[in-house]
Amino acid sequence: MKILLTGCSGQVGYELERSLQGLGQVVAVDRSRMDLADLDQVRAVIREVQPGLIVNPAAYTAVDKAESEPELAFRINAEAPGVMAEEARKLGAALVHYSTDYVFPGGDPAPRVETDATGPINVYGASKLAGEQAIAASGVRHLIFRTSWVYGMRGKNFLLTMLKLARERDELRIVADQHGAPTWSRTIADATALVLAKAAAGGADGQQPWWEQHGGIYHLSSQGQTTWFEFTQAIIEQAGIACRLQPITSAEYPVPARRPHYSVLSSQRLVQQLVQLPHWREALALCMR
Ligand SMILES: NC(=O)C1=CN([C@@H]2O[C@H](COP(=O)(O)OP(=O)(O)OC[C@H]3O[C@@H](n4cnc5c(N)ncnc54)[C@H](OP(=O)(O)O)[C@@H]3O)[C@@H](O)[C@H]2O)C=CC1
Ligand SMILES: Cc1cn([C@H]2C[C@H](O)[C@@H](COP(=O)(O)OP(=O)(O)O[C@H]3O[C@@H](C)C(=O)[C@@H](O)[C@H]3O)O2)c(=O)[nH]c1=O
Repeated sequence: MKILLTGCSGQVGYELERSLQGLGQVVAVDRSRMDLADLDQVRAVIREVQPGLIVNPAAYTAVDKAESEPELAFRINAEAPGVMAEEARKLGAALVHYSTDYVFPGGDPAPRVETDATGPINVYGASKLAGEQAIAASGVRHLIFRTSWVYGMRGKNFLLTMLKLARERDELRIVADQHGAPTWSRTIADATALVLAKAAAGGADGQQPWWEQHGGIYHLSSQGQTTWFEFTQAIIEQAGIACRLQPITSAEYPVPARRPHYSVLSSQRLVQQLVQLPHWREALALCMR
């Protein structure tokens, strides 16, 4: 099977290029080959590659910047996945896509399940929700993995930002009133590959029964929950850096985009049906090792 992988220079895309190898011929494209802001180019590349599966971790992920570039964020996060879905359906291909805990408003402090009401409070979250909806409306066979607080040892992420700042400064002020689950990019890629291996094994003739049974939205986050403050404590402790940390409120850290106060995802549907997921502390230790 030919797999078209987008965003291969991103955190999750980089890991997916490795994790997907056993499943077929991976055609990995970055922005230079397929710019998601150019919908004609997205269409043309899919028609040229003729994949049996599209895996789309590419996204507009600059949460604060999205507030002043809503049109671009929606083109990349909503319209482009919609085009991918439409093209995949025409080819009889399946689509794997990624979304975010920021589709939830984050008021009620209970882990969110897939069927809970969404209600994004920033442009990025709204654009990602619109992407989910475009895919579902297309009728393509699909999996949408909502994940959260992604980090890894490459790319732009909270872990690397904190390691850098903690080495440069004596004290860091970190918000302690936002709750979520940090998730290693490799956990997401490996879980995706395991699920797709099950999909490939699941259908005698081309997986239709498997996708009918298992397709749709899954939450895919590390187990457990924490705050950005506590996550930073764990990071600098693992790294052996001596830096004072001061817990602050979101109001004390003014930024353009509002963030949910509570966006912990319950991944029980995925864990019960398809694949195990580590606790965030366990994954962080492995990643930093
Ligand atoms: N990062 C996080 O904390 C979270 C991410 N997610 C979701 O998970 C998925 C993967 O995220 P992650 O790997 O962390 O994101 P990254 O920001 O690390 O990577 C995003 C990728 O998308 C590419 N990209 C951005 N704009 C375009 C464009 N116009 N055309 C083509 N490619 C483009 C980037 O390319 P380039 O390098 O050229 O910019 C990069 O390769 C996304 O769907 C994201 O919304 C969900 C929850 C948390
Ligand atoms: C750098 C820094 C940030 N913060 C705060 C700001 C913010 O509230 C919180 C998180 O910071 P960031 O801006 O790095 O994280 P943010 O961009 O909000 O991360 C989100 O990205 C998107 C793509 C997602 O989908 C989400 O799941 C989530 O991972 O930490 C501090 O309190 N102190 C600091 O020194």
